[in-house]
Amino acid sequence: MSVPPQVRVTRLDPELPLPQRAHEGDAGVDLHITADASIAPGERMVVGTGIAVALPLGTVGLVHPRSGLAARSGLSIVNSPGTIDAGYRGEIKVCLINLDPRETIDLVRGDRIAQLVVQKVELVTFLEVDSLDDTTRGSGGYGSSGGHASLAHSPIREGKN
Ligand SMILES: O=c1ccn([C@H]2C[C@H](O)[C@@H](COP(=O)(O)OP(=O)(O)OP(=O)(O)O)O2)c(=O)[nH]1
Ligand SMILES: [Mg+2]
Repeated sequence: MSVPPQVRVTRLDPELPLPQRAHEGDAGVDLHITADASIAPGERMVVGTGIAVALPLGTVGLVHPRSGLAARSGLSIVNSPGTIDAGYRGEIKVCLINLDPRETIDLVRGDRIAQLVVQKVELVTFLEVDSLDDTTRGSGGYGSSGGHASLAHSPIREGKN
C-alpha cells in the first residue's frame, strides 16, 4: 500500500492537542472544541476546533459526528458531513446540533466533538448532453426499490418544480 500524504496543519489554539486517531487505522481524527458550550434541546451552534489544514488537491475533509456522543447525548452536526475544501485555510468549524428533545448538552473546552475524515475526491468536469444512457434504475429514487415500512400517508413532501 502507498504511504498517504502528510497533511499540513496549524494550531490556532496551541494549548489544544493536534487532531489524532483514537486507534491506529481509524478513519477519522478527532476534533476538539475550543470553548465551553451549552446547547439547549433543538438548538444549533457553530463552534471552533482551533485547527486549520492544507488538504492536498484532489482530497476533501469530511466533518462527521462521533457515534458515542450522538447515541449518549443526541449531539450531531447540522450539515453532516461538513465539507472542508482543499483550498480552505481557515479554522475548521463545526455546526453542532442538540437532537435530544429534553436535555441540554454541556461541552467543555477540549472535548472531542467531531471527527475529520480525509478522502480522495474526483474533480470531474461536467458535459451537457441532450439525453442520458438507460439504466435499470432509471429515474426511480426515494424508496422506489421498496423494503420500507408501509405508512398510511407518505411523509415525503416535495417542493414545487
Ligand atoms: O463543517 C464545515 C463545513 C465547511 N467549513 C468551511 C470549509 C469549507 O471549505 C468552507 C465552505 O463550506 P461549504 O462549501 O460547505 O459552505 P458554503 O455555504 O457553500 O460556503 P462557500 O460559499 O464559502 O463555499 O467552510 C467548515 O469549517 N466546517
Ligand atoms: Mg461551497
